[in-house]
Amino acid sequence: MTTTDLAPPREQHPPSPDADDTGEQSVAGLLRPYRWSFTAVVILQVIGAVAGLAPLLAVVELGRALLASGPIDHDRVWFVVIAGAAGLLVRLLFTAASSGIGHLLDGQVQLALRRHLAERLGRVPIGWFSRRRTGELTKVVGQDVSAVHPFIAHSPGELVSAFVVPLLSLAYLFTVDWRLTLITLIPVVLALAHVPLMMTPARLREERRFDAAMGRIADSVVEFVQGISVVKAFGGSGRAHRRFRTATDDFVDVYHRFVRGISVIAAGMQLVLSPPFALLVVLIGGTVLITTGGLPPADLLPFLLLGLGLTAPVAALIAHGFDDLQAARRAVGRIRDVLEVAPLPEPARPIAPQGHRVELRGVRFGYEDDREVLRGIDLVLEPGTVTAIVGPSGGGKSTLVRLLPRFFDPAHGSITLGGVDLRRISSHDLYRTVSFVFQDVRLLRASVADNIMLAVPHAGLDEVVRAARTANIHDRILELPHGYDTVIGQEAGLSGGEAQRIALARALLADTPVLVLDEATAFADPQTEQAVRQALRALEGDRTILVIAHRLETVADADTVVMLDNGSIVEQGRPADLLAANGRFAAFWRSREYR
Ligand SMILES: Nc1ncnc2c1ncn2[C@@H]1O[C@H](COP(=O)(O)OP(=O)(O)OP(=O)(O)O)[C@@H](O)[C@H]1O
Repeated sequence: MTTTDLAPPREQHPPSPDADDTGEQSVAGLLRPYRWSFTAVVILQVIGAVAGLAPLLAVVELGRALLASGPIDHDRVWFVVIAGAAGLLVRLLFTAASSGIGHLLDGQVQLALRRHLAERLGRVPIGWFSRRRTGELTKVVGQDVSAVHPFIAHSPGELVSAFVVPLLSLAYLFTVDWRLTLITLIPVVLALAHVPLMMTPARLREERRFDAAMGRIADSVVEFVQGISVVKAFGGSGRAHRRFRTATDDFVDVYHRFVRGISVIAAGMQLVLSPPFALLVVLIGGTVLITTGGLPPADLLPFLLLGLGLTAPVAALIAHGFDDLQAARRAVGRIRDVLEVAPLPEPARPIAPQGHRVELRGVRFGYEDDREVLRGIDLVLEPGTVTAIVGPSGGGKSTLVRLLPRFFDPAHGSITLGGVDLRRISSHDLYRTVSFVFQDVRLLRASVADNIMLAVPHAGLDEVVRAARTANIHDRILELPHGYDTVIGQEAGLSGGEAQRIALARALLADTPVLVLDEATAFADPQTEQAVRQALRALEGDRTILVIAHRLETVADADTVVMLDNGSIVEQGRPADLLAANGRFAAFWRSREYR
């Protein structure tokens, strides 16, 4: 990431003095403003569901009226028909209103969740991202937020149907005949008896294994696709395929076990909730009661009509509503994990740095608790000097320079800028003072000019051109289809070295008094090398410059060389003096045969 401008990285682990952490924003807290709308959705749904019983009851009453001995009571029949039709209309209106509001609410909730995720991602330490896969975060912000859709838009309807409608039906059926009501309940009771079997620890374990196996397949596919060029070039396709095959074979085993365990229970449940079974139970019970218990035959009608209404919503809820809810619950868990990442603490009372002398005192840092990457760094970067960091790979150079723009905060020790601890400087002041150009350059899908002007949006074109010239990229920009207006990634692609020079131009235009630079080896083309040298010369004056140096010229031009090995400074001084001393740096210099 090359940014003189990106959202300020904030940190989670430093015991920051005077920190003003805004604390976590839970998912429940995010949903609170929508509780009244959600209540309205449920109430409308309940009214709609209750009204929906009217047509069924109307049919029952019609049956009774038409089957009754004697002349037909026309007024009663008309009343029943109109009441049934009115109930149907109310049901349609209220469920439509509930569904409409539910879907609007769903849109608002998803937007709020995505905004909060974006806001939180903008405040977590930049270093936090290096440990996350892009795919993982895309899934949280995209699919996981979408997975709350059934929960907001459909669950109220399904839950109301599954509980309110059967309860009201039962209440009515009890008034008709309590014995047949109990018989009608047999399928529901049998289905509920299956539920504990689905929730045993073994079943839940199988479910977790199933999820994990799915995740492994997804990972192996993503890895395979992302690394396909390397795999093809180096002929490792067999190995890469094998990982995918192993994941799918594992999945087949896990799935078999999962299905074997659940299928008997699920089939039993489906059977007892199926309409034929429910009808059979009511018919057998009804027949027995009519023949021996004195139940009037017309009273069987409500049980046949409403009895099915008891089992169908429960079956629908079990068939997919439950799964949707479970999926939504897991998705909300992942969203919560991201929302709970502690942001870098901002000082409650920021102090402005006085000047731009940088001082590191006893700085210790590790990515993992048990492994220190920096083991007590003492270093002063004086204004007006260039300090070059050199050392073997893995020595901690990148880690050290990333502490200056607060990708992370040190676990121990302190870094001061202009006499003030970085953790007491507002991110606004920090990023007006420190800019950085690292190896993993990311350019935005915007015009070349906009990319260069990110930190200084009101810069004039002449200033942009001057920065681009110093960064040795101006001529290349003019060759692009629309010059400085060319949209990167859409109208033109740039090489790694070119992208780095754009990033350099961005940092030059930002013109901050402190610049941290990683002289990339990955894109070591002559123009980029020249650009870095040119930039360092152009930046002379009062600036404080820290550069990870890979090339002879950069090291030779530096005022101070710092040799970092295994997280410690092993030598430090003027380049010529260190060479003359013939110590660690001189040996390293010779072994690397700096170009
Ligand atoms: N994001 C990270 N998470 C965990 N460990 C990391 C991370 N980044 C670096 N490390 C580890 O920290 C140590 C120092 O890495 P660093 O990149 O700072 O070294 P370096 O001197 O810049 O190396 P190079 O010259 O190869 O870039 C290495 O052991 C590396 O594996």
